[in-house]
Amino acid sequence: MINLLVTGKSGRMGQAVLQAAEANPAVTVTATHDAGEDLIKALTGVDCVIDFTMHKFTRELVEAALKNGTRLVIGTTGHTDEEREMVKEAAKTLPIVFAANYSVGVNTLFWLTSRAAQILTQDRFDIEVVEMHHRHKIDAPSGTARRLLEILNEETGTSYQTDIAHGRVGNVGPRKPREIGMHTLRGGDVVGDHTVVFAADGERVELTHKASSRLTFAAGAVRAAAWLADKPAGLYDMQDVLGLK
Ligand SMILES: NC(=O)C1=CN([C@@H]2O[C@H](COP(=O)(O)OP(=O)(O)OC[C@H]3O[C@@H](n4cnc5c(N)ncnc54)[C@H](OP(=O)(O)O)[C@@H]3O)[C@@H](O)[C@H]2O)C=CC1
Ligand SMILES: O=C(O)C1=N[C@H](C(=O)O)C[C@H](O)C1
Repeated sequence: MINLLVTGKSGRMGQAVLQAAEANPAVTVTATHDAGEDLIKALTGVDCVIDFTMHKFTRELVEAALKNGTRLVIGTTGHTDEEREMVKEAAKTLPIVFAANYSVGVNTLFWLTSRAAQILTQDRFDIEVVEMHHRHKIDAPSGTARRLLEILNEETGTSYQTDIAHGRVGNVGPRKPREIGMHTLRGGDVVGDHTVVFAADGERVELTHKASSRLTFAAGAVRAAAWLADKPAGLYDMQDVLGLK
């Protein structure tokens, strides 16, 4: 049995993780944490943390986990490059799953996007990414959209820093052949929609995933915690957990 600490207990995802953990006999939630509570105390006797909180909290969490030797499943998004680097460094010592999206469907979308880009960019298809989330989401583009862009960058030899056109506005001129458009929509209670558009003269391919319940992410994160139990130190993602690599 894996003893879990669920951080961000009162949050939308924290609540969903508590529900998903109850349904998985491999784990038991022995501790929870909310902003302002004693993290070191909460980590006592814990094998693994499932974290869906806020990017600024990740440093404190990683430092405490390093002291305790606690495994981490991190679902939080919106990290700075420095914060991402810090997680990578900690994974030299700790087993960590760090994924922008824990759903099986989105991880299949990652795989499909990679394959589609390999085939379609040979025929000069233009690529655009669109995401939509609920009105409360604070980071943009979503972590999932960012991961889609990174996959597209890898497959097309483009750069996240210089080749992404975020929400065009004004007299931007014709589309540059190498650019990838990124468009963020926010509204209502949308759980999470992502579309990758490949457009050429005379035809268009659209790959879309729509999440309708946070339980899909939460169940994936609990599955990742169980998978991580016998893994050595390293940085893993949900595609490792699902064997999609
Ligand atoms: N990887 C994935 O599959 C998914 C990732 N996410 C990501 O998970 C994160 C949380 O999303 P969601 O649950 O909707 O957000 P919520 O705002 O509903 O919940 C965030 C939780 O984190 C807590 N929190 C905020 N700041 C801190 C802090 N400094 N220290 C400790 N705890 C803190 C909040 O506590 P309080 O309320 O007291 O401030 C709250 O309990 C986001 O980054 C989101 O993008 C979401 C869905 C899926
Ligand atoms: O904040 C959310 O809600 C979500 N965040 C993740 C992201 O940023 O990609 C995953 C999911 O789409 C929901």
